[in-house]
Amino acid sequence: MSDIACLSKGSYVTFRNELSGIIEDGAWIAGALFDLKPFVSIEDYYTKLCDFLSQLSVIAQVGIIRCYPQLISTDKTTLSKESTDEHEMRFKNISTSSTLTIRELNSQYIEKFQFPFISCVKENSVENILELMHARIGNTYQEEVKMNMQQIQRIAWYRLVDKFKLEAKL
Ligand SMILES: NC(=O)N[C@H]1NC(=O)NC1=O
Repeated sequence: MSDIACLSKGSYVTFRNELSGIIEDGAWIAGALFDLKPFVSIEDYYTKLCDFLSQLSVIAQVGIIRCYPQLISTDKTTLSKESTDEHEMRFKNISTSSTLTIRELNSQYIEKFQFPFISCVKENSVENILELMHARIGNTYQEEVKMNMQQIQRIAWYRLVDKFKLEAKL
């Protein structure tokens, strides 16, 4: 496994392919970040990725948010390799009643915002996720774009850590 500093010295295609899963459907994001080389560490890549994401227009951010699968979706075809692992880790022992409540809250949330509710499942228990869903559904559109983008950044951090086998510190 190459580290980020090595990837940074290699070809565009390898770089984009290796980092395309850090953000869902994120090959274009990795491709854009290639121009911000060199990356000396994962923290360096993460900081530049977060800056890049926060500078995007709201419409582009919403486009990214819509690439994420719903939590405990009945449609498994929407799950990438990364999100499949995350879902399995968090939801393998979930009760039927929590599953049904999360699915019902997902529907209400999507109806209101027209994009999925996102929470970094590596940082949130099922109980937390339920609380967050109840609370966040009352937020405004702008607040939820912001919340989802923050969660996407957290998810990206854990994906980088998993990929490059670091300890999660940030
Ligand atoms: N909807 C949503 O939060 N999806 C995700 N969360 C996470 O940690 N991985 C995902 O794919």
